[in-house]
Amino acid sequence: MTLAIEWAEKYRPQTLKEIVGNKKAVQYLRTWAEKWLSGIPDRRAVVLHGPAGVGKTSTAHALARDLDWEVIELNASDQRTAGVIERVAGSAASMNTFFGGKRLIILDEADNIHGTADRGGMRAIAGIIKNTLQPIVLIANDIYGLTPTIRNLCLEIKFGSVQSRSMVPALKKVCESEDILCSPDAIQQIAEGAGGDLRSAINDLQAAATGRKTLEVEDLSTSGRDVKENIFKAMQRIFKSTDCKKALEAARGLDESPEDLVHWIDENLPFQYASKDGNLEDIKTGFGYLSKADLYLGRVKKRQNYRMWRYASMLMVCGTSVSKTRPYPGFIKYQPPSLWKKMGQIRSKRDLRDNIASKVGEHNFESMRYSRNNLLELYSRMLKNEESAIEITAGLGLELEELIYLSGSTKASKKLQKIYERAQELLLEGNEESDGAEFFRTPAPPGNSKEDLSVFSVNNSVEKDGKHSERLEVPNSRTSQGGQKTLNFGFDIPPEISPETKNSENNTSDTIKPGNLAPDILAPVTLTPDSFTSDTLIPEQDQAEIDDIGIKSDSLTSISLEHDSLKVKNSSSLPGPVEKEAFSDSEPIENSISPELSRSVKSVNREPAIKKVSDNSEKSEVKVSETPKKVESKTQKTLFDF
Ligand SMILES: Nc1ncnc2c1ncn2[C@@H]1O[C@H](COP(=O)(O)OP(=O)(O)OP(=O)(O)O)[C@@H](O)[C@H]1O
Repeated sequence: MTLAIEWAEKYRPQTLKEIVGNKKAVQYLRTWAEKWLSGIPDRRAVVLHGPAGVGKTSTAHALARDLDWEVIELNASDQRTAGVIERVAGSAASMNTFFGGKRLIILDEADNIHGTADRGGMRAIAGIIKNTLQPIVLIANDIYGLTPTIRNLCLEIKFGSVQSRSMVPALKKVCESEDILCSPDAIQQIAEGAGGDLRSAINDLQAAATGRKTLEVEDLSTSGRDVKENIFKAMQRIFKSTDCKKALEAARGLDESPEDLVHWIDENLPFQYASKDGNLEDIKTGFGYLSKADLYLGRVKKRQNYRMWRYASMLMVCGTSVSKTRPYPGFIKYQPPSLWKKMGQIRSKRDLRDNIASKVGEHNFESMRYSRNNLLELYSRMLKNEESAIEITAGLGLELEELIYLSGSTKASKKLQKIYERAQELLLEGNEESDGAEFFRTPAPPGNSKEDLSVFSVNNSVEKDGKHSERLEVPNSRTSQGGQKTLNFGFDIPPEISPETKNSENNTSDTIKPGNLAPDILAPVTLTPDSFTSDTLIPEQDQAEIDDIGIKSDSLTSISLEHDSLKVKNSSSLPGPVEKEAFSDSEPIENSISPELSRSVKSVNREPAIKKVSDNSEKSEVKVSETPKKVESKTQKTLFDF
């Protein structure tokens, strides 16, 4: 295994020219980098995002080599708390190099800085990007793993899977360098089997070629990796065929867990089985099986008993396959689960909300949680007054999208844009006044936090131009003792907490008040167990679990009773043991088939989710809009393991 890593490292591209595929993405990156040679570009950082093993990290390093830049890299193995990021990347970003050249700061696996401990990490990155004097490249598999603020600050460059025809010459080169005679078919097979991941292809080649001087297709059958099924092909097999065995094989070859697959089937079943005469029977039957599969999935999660996956898989795959009473010809464009997109959006909103809460919390010496539960609404109300809104936006350093969110608006109205622009001007003035001193984030000495609140002046009713106004004045708030920046919104800050606030303090709910906050999309679903009648497929040890679920044990074989094309008749064709460890990292996700599942029968938004500005051949693009995205972390090992 050590050896397998070596070839991928040994043949890591050294220059941008050597990068295979993703030519457009590489070009965008180069253009951005060249802007640094003549000043500071609008976007001081880029984020390279896309699947694993397609050359994102290699491209960043090759760029630095091509331009003769120094490299400072922080990768996932480094501890990446706010302090470390500020110390390492922050100082590298704020200083010029000795000989005046540039220094490329690479933050690998930037989407993996998450959790409470690292929440400050994301903020630190955003702060560094805003002020950096050096180019920064973030690398991420999941662009949604970054906070909206960071995404706004970065130029997004998407890397797509490397096409197999582009991989072939690269693999041939490796063979030549290693003096291995590899047949074209074998190379082709390796390239196709890698699923767009060039690193995997090189690893596969090395695994197959170890101890050989020649390599043929036959040599790959034992040493090569399992050829991964494409989800779209698998969906076709599941929906179009009536042969359960084939459908199961297709599902097995997928790099998707049953938990993901059930969402794919759920999303597409109503479209695939839609009939012109309005007959919904097949759809109903299909969803019946999905709901039973979902019970097993729920049990897996609850008990961590991954053996149950095999039953869930059989129910969802075979059940869907046999629930059609007639063929459904014609092309259907299978869509990724819309639930993932919704969850992605909700997560972005939560991140946005938490970012704002952190900023508010910082100014009030309160925790993010406290400020989220108790202060956001107050700030949201204060935004109603235009003058205070400007002060708040500047004082907290709110981004436009944060201002929109906090004001409860859904879009950037002219008024909000004006507020934001004036806040930026205020900030600039503040920076000039303080002679370059940092306007925000000046740490207050411990102990004086609460006292500082007393500098808020009470000026609730100011007569301005004969007009009553709630304009607030901030006399010397920025230079208050200890460097703490305070906001003066013209409100009295009573020394004691108001009864309202007290109440809300007790409120443990995470719900926040300002307007359009994230809806709760996952509601529990109650499923009624059906009757099943045989237990031929179920090993004894699973019997208790199944009984416990409330489904009679023969649920699985009921499929075969309904349709004679089900060829899985005995336990030998059942999945083998599943490696539980492979799933231990998975992010908690609601297992139950949500109300969306049944609702999706009625309607699903079929709008194309991605606007591409891109080279189709290599799927690279500069990202402009949202992509449906599942929320699960990339660390989830998603085996459809049998
Ligand atoms: N486009 C490519 N061109 C040339 N080599 C590549 C390419 N993609 C991957 N490789 C090979 O795979 C190895 C790993 O690539 P790299 O680390 O750049 O991928 P990555 O996209 O950053 O993956 P991850 O997201 O897992 O970090 C490289 O050392 C190189 O040998």
